[in-house]
Order: sequence, then structure tokens, then C-alpha cells
Amino acid sequence: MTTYGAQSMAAPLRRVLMRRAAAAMRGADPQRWHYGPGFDAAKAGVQHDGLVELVEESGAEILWLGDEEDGLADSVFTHDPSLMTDHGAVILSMGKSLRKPEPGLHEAVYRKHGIPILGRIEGTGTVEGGDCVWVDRKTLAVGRGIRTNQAGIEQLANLLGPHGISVHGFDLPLWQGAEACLHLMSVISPLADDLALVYAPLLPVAFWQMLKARGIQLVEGDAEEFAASYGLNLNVLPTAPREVIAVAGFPKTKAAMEAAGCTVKTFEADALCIACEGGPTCLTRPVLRW
Ligand SMILES: NC(=O)NCCC[C@H](N)C(=O)O
Repeated sequence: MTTYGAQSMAAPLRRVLMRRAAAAMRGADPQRWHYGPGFDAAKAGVQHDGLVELVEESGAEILWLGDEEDGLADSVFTHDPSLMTDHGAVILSMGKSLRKPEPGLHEAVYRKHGIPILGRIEGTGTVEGGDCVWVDRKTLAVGRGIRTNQAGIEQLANLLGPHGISVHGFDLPLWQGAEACLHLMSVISPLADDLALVYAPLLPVAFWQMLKARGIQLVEGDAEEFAASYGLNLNVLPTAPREVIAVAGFPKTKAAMEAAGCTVKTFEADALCIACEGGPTCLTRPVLRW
């Protein structure tokens, strides 16, 4: 039975890697981690449990990173330190220095579950999972910005090219500065193979052109909700095509997805997602989608 492989953003989610916020975020200093005033570690832990319930309801199996109190608060954002392919996991290299130890945690858990390691981003190269978007099974778009650099994109292309996957780098804007988190996934959430939620003003033009050329329907996330949430209205997790999990409190963006045929379930996440710059996609690393 296949236990890994995810070269799609929205095929049914079967297995996913997560880490509970209660232990990982306990005692985190918001200034050090660039968390907003709404950060509350205990509340974040409870809100994370709300997401876990929705993921379990979808039928996906959760693989857990251990609850050791290693002080790695951002390690709850499991989307970023590794990327899954049908040929094994790529162990990435973090652009945010406080997150440098996290790829090692992912490698250990993959080894424990018998998931092969296809390769790793090394040396000066950096790539974060939030910058990687499967446009289709053979095409990976990668945002080049504060977290992911050209050396990392070239290494990724060298690892994936032999498996018939083409890697395309797209420049991201600086937007709120080098300390803030802006990934390619901050401005797009695929909802199905032919549908994506976007914040068009911050999309790289050539990426937008690629999506349009492929006939992918683009649903606009509400601009006021985007500003009010630092983009978290847009960060939604498909558990199957057109079935998504979103942060509560963004009715216009939710209605736009529903109008495009999506079913949207929500969870409260002011202390976890809005404060810490990562939503339900960031809190999940798909291990198997098919
Ligand atoms: N894929 C994502 O957008 N991840 C969000 C990561 C948030 C975390 N506080 C960070 O700055 O890396």
C-alpha cells in the first residue's frame, strides 16, 4: 500500500504530519518569534486541537512530531521544513534562522515511518515548503523571496528534474518586510486542480499568467479581510477537491469559495494563526494525497 506521495495540492488528503501547539509553543517569547499581540500559547494549543478535529473528521491519518518541549515554537507549522513527492521526502532548509533545526525533526519522523528521503537542500540553499505549489503533478512553482533563495530552487530542480518534474521560480514581493512571513502560499491556496483562492495584487505576474494559461479559475479573497488577517483569510487547506478548512471570521472570503462550489469548515484561530502568521495549510505537511 502507498504510504507517501503528494504531488497535488488538493487531491484527497490521506496522511499528514502535524505537531501539537500546546507543548511546542509553551513559553514562546512573541517578540523573538515575530508573533503578534494576540499570541497566547495556551489558547493556541486549544485552537490547534480544533484544527486536529477537523483534519481527523476528513478521514486523514495524522503522523505526529513528538511533543518534546524543545522550544521550537514555529515547528507547529509543519508545512515548511519538508516537501513530499511520489519518490520520497525532500528535507528542506529554512530561511528563518530560528527554524533551522526543524528539518531534522521531519527527517527523523519520516525514517521512523519508513518513508524514503529523496534528498535535501544543503549549503547556502534555502527552500521553505510554504513557497512550493504543485501546479500539476509534473510542475512545481516556487516563490523566491526572504525564505527561499535561488540556490535552493536550483538544488530542488536538480533533485526533481530526473523524476520528470519541472521547477519554476517566481519572485515574491517584500510586502511587510524581512521579519514577516510571506510565502508563495500566502497569496494562493489551491482548492482543486482547476480552482484556486488568490490575492491577485501580490501574485507574481508570471505565475498568474501560468495559472491563467492553464485555465485555472481564480477566486479572489476579499481585500479587507486579507489586510485585517495579514493574509490568513486566504490560507485554506483542501482535504479533498472543493472541501476546505479555513480560519473562522472571514465571511466574504468564505462566501466567495462557496460560490465557486466549495464546502468550507472553519475553526477559531486568532491566537494561533493570525498572531503567528500561519494558517491551516502551514500547520499541516501532506504526506499522502491521492
Ligand atoms: N507555510 C506558511 O505560510 N507557514 C507559516 C509559518 C509561520 C511562522 N511563524 C514563520 O514565520 O515561519
